[in-house]
Amino acid sequence: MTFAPDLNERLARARADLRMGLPVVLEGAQPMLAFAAETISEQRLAGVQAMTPDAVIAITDHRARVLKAAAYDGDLARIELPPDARLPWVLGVADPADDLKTPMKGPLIAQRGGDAAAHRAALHLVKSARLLPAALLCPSPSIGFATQNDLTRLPLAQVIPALAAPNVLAPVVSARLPLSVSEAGRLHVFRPEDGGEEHYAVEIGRPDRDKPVLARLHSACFTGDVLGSLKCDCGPQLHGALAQMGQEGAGVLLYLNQEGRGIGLANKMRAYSLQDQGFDTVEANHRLGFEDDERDFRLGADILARMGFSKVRLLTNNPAKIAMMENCGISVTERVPLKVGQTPQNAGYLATKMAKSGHLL
Ligand SMILES: Nc1nc2c(ncn2[C@@H]2O[C@H](COP(=O)(O)OP(=O)(O)OP(=O)(O)O)[C@@H](O)[C@H]2O)c(=O)[nH]1
Ligand SMILES: [Zn+2]
Repeated sequence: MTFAPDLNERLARARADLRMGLPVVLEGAQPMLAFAAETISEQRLAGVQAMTPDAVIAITDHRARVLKAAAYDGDLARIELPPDARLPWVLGVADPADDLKTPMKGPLIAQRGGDAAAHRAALHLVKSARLLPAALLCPSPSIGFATQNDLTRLPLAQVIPALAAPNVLAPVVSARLPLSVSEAGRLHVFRPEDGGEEHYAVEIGRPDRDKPVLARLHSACFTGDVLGSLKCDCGPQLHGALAQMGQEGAGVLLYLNQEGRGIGLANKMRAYSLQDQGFDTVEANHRLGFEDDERDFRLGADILARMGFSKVRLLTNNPAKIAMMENCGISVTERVPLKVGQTPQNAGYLATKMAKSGHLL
């Protein structure tokens, strides 16, 4: 029996380290230190520059396009860190907040050739820590550096496959929860093995497992669900779906903690700030360096299967959700449209959903 952390446990530690500004060590042919660009401190940045002239910032192809840097590696670009660069320069590469106000002093020099595997793994890691997708990397100065500095070590080749693997969920507890839409409510809590956020299922009534169940896969939206934001339709969709389940006497609503289509609340607020500069939802995500949608719907299919459901009548306007459910072995026998909560403030958001994300209305 070993008490040492396994790969998933190391990844959970790595996410916490990166959020605090600590580097992790990616162990490949050449061990590399990787920091999140968003959280590295002035002192540690100076330490990197004193140690090596070979530091780079890895950014995604989406962010590279905005900064007019060449993404020679296809999905990412490795930008050389100038020797005199200070923290605001690093943050300016990572964060689009001031792109329009202070266009970058370029040109940014992108590295070509060589191996980008550590850079790619670092980007996957910072994204999974819900940080801006930008990482500062440099070669680790010596063998034993990780141990001497008490840093989390990760086997490079296994990082991306482990992050891409389906997240194993375990049911933790379920209890009766009478709701205004139905007194026969029950809340189930599921905990992922990777140390990430828990997800919930609200079961209304006692749906027959042999028949298609009225189901909604709802992604967390703190601003819409809790605060009543007018910028999206999430709150009315959440309450509309529960109300319909209450009326029919049966249903299941999954509340997936994938805030901001999987980019986290801080990044969603960065996107909102860009939207106030005139960019739409998708453009804002790209300027930040994210894909349009970073959610993993396998979670939803897994929870449904664990609860004994294999067929759903899915409340959604998003055809991608239907395709994803079918791919994960949940049969969608009917799409139940969910058209609620239009406001003058979210008209643009809904129009972008239809034009760019294929939403039906
Ligand atoms: N990144 C980003 N996320 C947003 C924005 N507005 C809302 N969201 C998030 O988008 C998600 C909305 O998810 P859903 O309600 O499942 O919406 P959907 O994929 O459009 O599909 P249906 O509602 O089922 O039709 C939530 O996680 C919100 O936090 C935005 O402008 N940018
Ligand atoms: Zn919302």
